[in-house]
Order: sequence, then C-alpha cells, then structure tokens
Amino acid sequence: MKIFLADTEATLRLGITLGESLTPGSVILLEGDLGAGKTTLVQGIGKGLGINEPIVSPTFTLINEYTEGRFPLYHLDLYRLEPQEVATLNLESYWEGIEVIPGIVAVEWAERLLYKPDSYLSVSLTYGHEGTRQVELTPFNCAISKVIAAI
Ligand SMILES: Nc1ncnc2c1ncn2[C@@H]1O[C@H](COP(=O)(O)OP(=O)(O)OP(=O)(O)O)[C@@H](O)[C@H]1O
Ligand SMILES: [Mg+2]
Repeated sequence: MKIFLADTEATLRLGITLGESLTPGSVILLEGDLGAGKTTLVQGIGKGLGINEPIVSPTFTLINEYTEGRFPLYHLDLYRLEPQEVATLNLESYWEGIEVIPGIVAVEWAERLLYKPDSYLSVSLTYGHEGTRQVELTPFNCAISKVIAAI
C-alpha cells in the first residue's frame, strides 16, 4: 500500500498511528535514501507509544532503547555497518524477545540485514515532487494489515 506524505507532519502522523496500534514483538524494517524520513517516522512511533523523551537518530550509537512508553521501543540504525558486521550483532534477540522485554523494533537501513525476521512490516520511503515523500507499507506475515487498511 502506497501513501503520499506531503510534509514532515504527515510522516509523524503515520508513525503515531503505527505506534498506537502495533503490538509488542512487531518489527518495522525501514528502507529509503538518506534523509527520506525514516527517523521522522520512528519519532512518530515513539509518540504513539507514549514516549516523551526525544527520539534521536542512533547512527553513532547503533541502538537506542526507550522504555517509558506502553512497551519498549528499540531503534536501530545500520547505516554505518557492512552486512557482515550486522550478522555478528545477534540482532535476532530483539525480535525474538530473548533476554529483552518484547517491544517494537524499528530498523533504519534494514537493507543491510542478511537475515530478516519471520514477520515484519516493510516501510519504504521515497522522494516525491517538490520535497514531498511517498511511503510503501508491505506487511510480511504479520497482522498489521487491518491497521494499514484503516489509514
Ligand atoms: N513527508 C515529508 N515531506 C518533507 N520532508 C519530510 C517529510 N518527512 C520527513 N521530512 C524531513 O526530511 C528530513 C530528513 O528526515 P529523517 O532524518 O527522518 O530522514 P532519514 O531517512 O532518517 O535520514 P538518514 O538516512 O540520514 O537516517 C527532516 O528534515 C524531516 O523533517
Ligand atoms: Mg535516520
């Protein structure tokens, strides 16, 4: 499903809708060029979860964890990593909820993942006319379809 995002607010609003409706264990794999709006969408997800702390890009920290919302948000950014390096990080523990409290896992630059989770929502952001954006949402093996259909 493709959605037109006229401005930053539209991207945030979509994120809020997702954050309000996703369940613990959901994985969001974000793809899109530099500056396409991936972090903005995750900021919306954080708001939707009730996180008041500012959500900043984890480009240098790799993973930021936010625990003050309805359930945790794990925000990952793989931009600076090679796929081989990503494979050694054992990121599976996040979506399998092993030794971490199940929450929402949002991954920027998810194209760097060699192994994807069994179920996830794919979010692909692209540039449109005059600085606008478009997003394509594709659920893989997950129950988010109803939420998306209602957007
Ligand atoms: N729908 C939109 N229309 C216009 N600008 C937008 C839209 N959504 C987000 N932006 C703006 O695009 C800029 C880059 O957004 P953001 O940092 O979220 O991108 P990103 O994909 O995370 O970038 P990076 O690849 O560096 O991680 C921000 O200034 C943001 O406000
Ligand atoms: Mg970003």
